[in-house]
This record gives sequence, C-alpha cells and structure tokens, in this order.
Amino acid sequence: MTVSIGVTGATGRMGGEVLAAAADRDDLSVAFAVSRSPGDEVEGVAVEDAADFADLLASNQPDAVVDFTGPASCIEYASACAAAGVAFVTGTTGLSEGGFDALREAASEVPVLYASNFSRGIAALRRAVREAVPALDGYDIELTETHHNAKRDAPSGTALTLLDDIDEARSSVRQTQSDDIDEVRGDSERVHGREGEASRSEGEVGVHARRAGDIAGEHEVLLAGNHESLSLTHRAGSRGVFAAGALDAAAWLADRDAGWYDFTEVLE
Ligand SMILES: NC(=O)C1=CN([C@@H]2O[C@H](COP(=O)(O)OP(=O)(O)OC[C@H]3O[C@@H](n4cnc5c(N)ncnc54)[C@H](OP(=O)(O)O)[C@@H]3O)[C@@H](O)[C@H]2O)C=CC1
Ligand SMILES: O=C(O)C1=N[C@H](C(=O)O)C[C@H](O)C1
Repeated sequence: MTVSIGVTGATGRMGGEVLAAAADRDDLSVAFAVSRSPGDEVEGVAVEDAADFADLLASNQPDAVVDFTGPASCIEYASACAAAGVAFVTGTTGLSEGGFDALREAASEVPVLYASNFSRGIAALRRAVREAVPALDGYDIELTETHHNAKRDAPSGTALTLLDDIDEARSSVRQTQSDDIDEVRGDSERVHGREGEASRSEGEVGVHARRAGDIAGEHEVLLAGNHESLSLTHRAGSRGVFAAGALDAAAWLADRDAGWYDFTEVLE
C-alpha cells in the first residue's frame, strides 16, 4: 500500500529534503505540498498556497502530513489535520509548553508524532546517554549543540530532549539511593553559557549553543570526572537523515489510532 502525504514548509530547507527523499521511495507518494510563498516547483512537486491547506486536505485526503515549519504554523497545521482526520508528523522545534499542549489536543483526534530529531543516530545517542549518566553518577555534564547560521531556536529541540533524558536518568539513580520522594524529584540546574565569575556548582548541566556556516546538526554530551571523561557525539552529515526518519514515521503512523506517538516506537 502506498501512503500519501502532504508536505508543509515546502520551500524551506527541510521541506525540500522531505520532497527529495519522498521522490526516491515507492512506499510513499506526495499528494500536495504547501508554502506561504507558493508558485515554483520543489523537487518536481507544485507548491501550493498554505492558505488553502484545509481545502487541500479535504480534496486530497492524504494519509499523513509531514511538517517542518515554525512553532505557530505547526500548531495551525496540526489543528487542521485534527479537524480533517489526517495523521500529523512534525519535527518543528521551538514549541512552547502551550504549543505542546495544542499538539497533544490534536492527538486526541488523530495520530500525532513529534520528534525533536528524526535521525537514527540521535535515537542511539539518547540510549547511550541514559546508560552513561547512571554509570558515571556524580560526573559533571556539559551539552554542546552546533547548527547552521540560519537556525532560529536555541538550544536546539534535540538538546532539550537530551537534557530531559539526563534529568530522567539522574532521578532514576536517586530513586535507587533514597525512598524520600522529595530527594528523588528535581531537575538539574541548566546553565546556558558562562561568563565572568561563574564557577561550576555540583549537579548543574552546562548548555552551549553554537551557530556557524551550514552545519546540519551536531550534539555532544560530555561527562567528566577526575582523570577521565566520556564524550558522546552525533554529527548529521546532511538533512537527508532527518527527512528519511520523518518519512519512516509517516509511513508507520498513517493507519494508527488517534494518540501521541514517539519516534522510538517507529524504530522498534
Ligand atoms: N526534528 C528534526 O529532525 C529536525 C527538525 N528541524 C526543525 O524544522 C523546522 C524547520 O527547519 P528548516 O527547514 O531548517 O527551516 P526553514 O526556515 O528553512 O523552513 C521553514 C519553512 O516553514 C515555513 N513556515 C511557515 N510558517 C512559519 C513560521 N511561523 N515560522 C517559520 N517558518 C514558517 C516557511 O515557509 P513558508 O513561509 O513559505 O510557508 C519556511 O520555508 C525548525 O523548527 C527546525 O528546528 C530541522 C531539521 C531536523
Ligand atoms: O534546525 C535544524 O537544522 C535542526 N533542528 C533540530 C533541533 O532543533 O534539534 C534537529 C536537528 O539538529 C537540525
């Protein structure tokens, strides 16, 4: 069965990658693509007006929509998909708490899959981090992400996901050490960059965002103790890895029930 998809942000960096990757697959077809600046073709697909998104959903009835745009438009596209009964895959980062609430609301109507990073390498890095943090309990942790100079949000969505993984791994360590729930709870202090008098406090996680050139995406989690350190690093060589993962997710999500899904489920 061929899964048909709608693509948003077609004139953007990721939109173009998604259309290029879809053209190479025979399990997927592109029903339509939209942008706020329609007109030209991208990867041989006519780019239609984003203002007509709801009509395009109704007339094409795609199995899923793949979205890499911005926080405001992501929510608008998700609610249109919820109204039309179409599955929604998004990798858009920079969403606020309210934005995630709106996405979860859409998930009560249709299947929704959000991932801050659609690469298999980051999925493996996350597993490695969740293993390394308890194994190196008490080590200092610093997270550095590097992206192209046009990225809007900082820290990256992936960095935020990794920080949550670190907190979760640390609280599972505390759980094995204490029965007192107040001692177990609590996220690490996140220190974004350092300047001047800024000595390190125990347990904080340093977070560093670099923006330069056309780097597709790099994330490093550094764990350092006395006389040893462990550096876990992922480098995306091109945006194709993200597009491939998002299309895998769309193919997987298309016939699911309404609900909130995770990219790790696609990889199982
Ligand atoms: N999860 C993952 O694996 C990955 C996630 N991303 C995320 O995907 C998103 C898009 O990245 P990228 O393609 O590089 O960005 P671009 O700026 O190149 O493209 C975004 C496109 O979205 C459209 N858009 C619509 N509304 C908005 C809005 N309110 N704000 C911004 N753009 C809007 C724009 O097209 P138009 O105005 O014509 O509609 C634009 O072309 C980002 O949030 C990025 O962090 C990126 C790579 C991988
Ligand atoms: O904007 C990007 O380019 C990327 N954004 C995602 C993020 O914010 O983590 C994923 C990837 O690193 C590329």
